[in-house]
Amino acid sequence: MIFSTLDELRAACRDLPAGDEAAAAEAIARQGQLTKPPGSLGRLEDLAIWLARWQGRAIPRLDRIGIVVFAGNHGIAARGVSAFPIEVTAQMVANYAAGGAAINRLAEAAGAALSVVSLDLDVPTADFTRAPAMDDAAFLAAVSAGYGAVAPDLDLFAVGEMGIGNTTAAAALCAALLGGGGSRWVGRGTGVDDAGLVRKREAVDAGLARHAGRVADPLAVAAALGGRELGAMLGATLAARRHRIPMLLDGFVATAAVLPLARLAADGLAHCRAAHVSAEPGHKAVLSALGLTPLLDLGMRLGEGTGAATAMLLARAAIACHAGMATFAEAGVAEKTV
Ligand SMILES: O=C(O)c1ccc[n+]([C@@H]2O[C@H](COP(=O)([O-])O)[C@@H](O)[C@H]2O)c1
Ligand SMILES: Cc1cc2nc[nH]c2cc1C
Repeated sequence: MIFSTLDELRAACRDLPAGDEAAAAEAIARQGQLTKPPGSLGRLEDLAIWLARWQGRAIPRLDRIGIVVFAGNHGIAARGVSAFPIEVTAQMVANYAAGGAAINRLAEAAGAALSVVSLDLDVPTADFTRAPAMDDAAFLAAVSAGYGAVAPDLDLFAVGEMGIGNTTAAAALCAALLGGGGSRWVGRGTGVDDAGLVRKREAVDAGLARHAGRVADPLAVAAALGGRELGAMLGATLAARRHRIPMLLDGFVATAAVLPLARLAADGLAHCRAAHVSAEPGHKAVLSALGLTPLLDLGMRLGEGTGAATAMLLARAAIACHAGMATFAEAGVAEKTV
């Protein structure tokens, strides 16, 4: 889908299908019949039921898992807010193509097909302390690219990102949409030193001051403070919902990117589970604001979809049990008596 106006995108964000409650109810019933004390597989049970709800299958399958990594460059990087130079974005895209990045290995381990979409890497967004990062047209092009990158028949999906400077953009988005200044939302990202951390906080605060007039509109905020890869992740998350594909959210940047969807529709992220909580401190805060409990807490802070890919292994564990275990009746095991 190509979005040509913010209003068109806003309408799509509010026109969302519900999950399949009949399939979820059947999955819940099946969980109760499997040879284990009820609830004893903990959140693996919830994962199986959630997959059933969004796939519309009482016994979900994981035959087609997709991960799309979006890459974008940021004008704000020129303010010394990252530990790495902006060239690393394109260099890492080449590394993805060559198969040498963490996400290549983790996607393979998860049995997921990986694709990478570069978004105008030669044209960084504007420095948001001076101008909107993107005009509406550039933002909508990124959202539309993300929407179009999602295969409609996936069983499970995740997005990842690569973009030097994007933890500053993500912090600015969180600050604008959830409140608190730069100090609440900035962290060390790729590993900036204390002076870098101060520059990040100042950049976020300057961006908030410059674009204060837009905070009432989550999409205008995403255009002014976000980035192309964040816009694309928003579009892809919206597409997944409209195709009813369950989705795992990755780290701080990926979660910040979908805040506008949560702001526009109360249940906008109902098809999502938080794969992990990143070591970037803002991630914990944004997950808590969204009421999401992460599946994993491994101290990861890489981005590029790696947390989501790792949690896909848990989805496989959940379905291995849900689809493959015997019921009490099948195994001739006596059920709970009291
Ligand atoms: O998503 C996260 O939790 C996360 C936390 C720290 C760093 N990153 C990755 O690091 C890059 C951004 O870091 P920085 O310091 O350049 O803003 C970008 O490519 C992200 O994928 C990602
Ligand atoms: C090397 C490197 C790899 C990354 N992957 C995601 N963000 C990244 C940032 C850097 C610097």
